[in-house]
Amino acid sequence: MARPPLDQVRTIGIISHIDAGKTTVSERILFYTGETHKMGEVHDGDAVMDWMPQEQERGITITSTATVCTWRNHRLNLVDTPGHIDFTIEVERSLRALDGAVAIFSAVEGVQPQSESVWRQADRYRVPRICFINKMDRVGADLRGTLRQMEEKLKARPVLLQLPVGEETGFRGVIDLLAAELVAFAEGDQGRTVSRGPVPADLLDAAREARDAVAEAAADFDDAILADLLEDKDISADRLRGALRRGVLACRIFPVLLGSALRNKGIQPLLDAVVDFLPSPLDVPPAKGQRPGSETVDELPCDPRGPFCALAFKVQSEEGRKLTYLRVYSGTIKAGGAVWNSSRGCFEKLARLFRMHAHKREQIEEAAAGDIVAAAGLKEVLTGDTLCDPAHRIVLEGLAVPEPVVSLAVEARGVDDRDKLLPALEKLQWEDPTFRVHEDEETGQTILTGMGELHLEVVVDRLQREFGVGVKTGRPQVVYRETITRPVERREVFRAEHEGKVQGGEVLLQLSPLPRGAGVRVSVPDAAEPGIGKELRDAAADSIGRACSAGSRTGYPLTDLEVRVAAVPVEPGVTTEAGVRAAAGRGLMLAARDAGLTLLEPVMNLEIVIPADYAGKVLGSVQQKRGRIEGISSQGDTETIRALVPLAELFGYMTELRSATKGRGTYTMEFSHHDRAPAEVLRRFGLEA
Ligand SMILES: Nc1nc2c(ncn2[C@@H]2O[C@H](COP(=O)(O)OP(=O)(O)OP(=O)(O)O)[C@@H](O)[C@H]2O)c(=O)[nH]1
Repeated sequence: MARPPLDQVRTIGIISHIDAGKTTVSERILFYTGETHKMGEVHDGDAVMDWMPQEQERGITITSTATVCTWRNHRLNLVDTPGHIDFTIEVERSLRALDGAVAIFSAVEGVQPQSESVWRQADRYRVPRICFINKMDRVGADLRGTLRQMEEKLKARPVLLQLPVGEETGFRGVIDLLAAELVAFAEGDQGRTVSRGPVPADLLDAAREARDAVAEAAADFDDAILADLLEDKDISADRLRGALRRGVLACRIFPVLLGSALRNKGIQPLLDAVVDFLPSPLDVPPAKGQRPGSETVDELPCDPRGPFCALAFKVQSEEGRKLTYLRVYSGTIKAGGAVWNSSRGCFEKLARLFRMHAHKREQIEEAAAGDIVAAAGLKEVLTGDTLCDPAHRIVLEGLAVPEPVVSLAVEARGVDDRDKLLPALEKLQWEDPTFRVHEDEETGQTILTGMGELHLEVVVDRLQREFGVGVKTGRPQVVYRETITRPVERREVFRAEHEGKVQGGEVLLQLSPLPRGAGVRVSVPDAAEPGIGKELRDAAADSIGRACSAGSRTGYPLTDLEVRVAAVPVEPGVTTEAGVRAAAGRGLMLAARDAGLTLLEPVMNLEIVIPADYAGKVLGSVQQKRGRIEGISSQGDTETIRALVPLAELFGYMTELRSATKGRGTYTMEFSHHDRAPAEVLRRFGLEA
């Protein structure tokens, strides 16, 4: 397929709560656009987008896969994103690469906790969205309730573009309010045939009223429409679409479409809406980046003739090599071309370029601004890196990577496994910046850290399946943080004799506590010591940064403190960079111990949805877990409990909740903040309680 003009490109993702139907919708999109010839069903475990074996078994989407398809002469780059909070970085990096999104809600469950948090992420990146209310065929489908929840929970303004025809299992089609037509989907040919006809007489009034509401929303973005409305004039569908599109691009309104992906209803109008309302690469603000070593922020308009610049939004390991998904923001690059990796500071080669289909790839000769492509041949690249023209070096704004909160010790099963373990873990880290590996200095164990139990479970599963590495695992543990509770000052002198010569360094450190969530701030004032070079200052700051990551006493990283290097006295002939490093690192460790060292534990935002009968029991158990109830709301016979609960109390909670509610309760959790760890944890680490 020749490259379409940029205004005919849509790069979109599908976001939703787990099980709302994202995979089923994606499958139908690929089918109706002619990308696949067989419809996959999630419940058969053969969906095309969910290609990883464990995804097929679990029936959930773990990694995002980019695929391309065509609708009404527009190229749709479709990026599948996961719905589980443990894979939030996948959502984050996908949103970073996207121009627009389709948010799917289940008409039965409405706006679920996960949809809320993904919605907020999309708000943060200002991603224009249209909404698809799926599962309209299910008993209990509640369109009005879902719309109300969008307003209340998401603080969004939905604009309903369709009315349902038939209810629940009788759901047959929709009224297209803009065109004022009935849209029906054939039962016989997997919904391929869509027919349009007049609105049935019994729905005429409702359709007219609903169309007026659409026109009123459009009028907010078009004064001429407003004037015509006041004069009661008819407004064409095209004019309404144009005005609504402006509202969508400004993230002020969210058109809502209806359907049942499983029953093959509503997908083609959804594709029309993607083309009609979601932005092309020309409609979104230019990418922003910084020139290395300068504070200036450059803007890169989407222009194939501009300097080359792309974001590596996903690095995937494939048979031991890297396959890198790129969003090209500016310029054009040919396969075989060299680029500058400005995040790593090295040249890289884009040996081969591919346009990715769900499970086949098409080799292409070049990639240009607005494209989503995959590249082979990059060696140093990691997720989130910027690749650019060496003559126009720039670093794009990075991804917000959350700190890991759970750790798991792993040990190779056999001798063979031992040799393969670390290389396999390294490859898994290319893909996932929220997954980290380190060695416990005391026990020599390999420790994995990540965003939740399921996150690490999937990593261990992949180690075994994809890399053939058998491992034994310990129990998941909370990743604590060290922090200080009072200010302290410490002078640290380091001396060592090397080949008969005394060398060393000296620093004066001032530590003070910072508020929760502030992180570590290291300052080395210029005036610390007149005449000390940049090298010594950088050495001190770098060494303090490392010492904070290593922790002072428990091995957990230090956080929420300010470290001021008040002086770096220089003794000519003695002071060396290595000496200053040693003094700063050791000084920091010892100073923190004198500063009322304590531990913080991660506290999670927990949202539990249960049948009302079980509310008392579940509330009681949350309180026993040192949980703080933040709110309870009920809808029908379902209760939603929101609480703040320390992560340490939540291991295995899935099993507990299921057995307490006869399998009917569900929950999601997300990191909220760090708080003081309880006395018994402090005592366990030999700290003052
Ligand atoms: N009745 C009905 N069931 C549906 C519909 N769409 C999807 N389902 C079913 O709902 C379940 C979840 O669908 P998925 O497509 O896997 O949902 P998902 O959002 O991709 O889930 P994750 O990949 O786990 O995030 C599957 O069993 C589907 O068959 C629908 O329109 N109606």
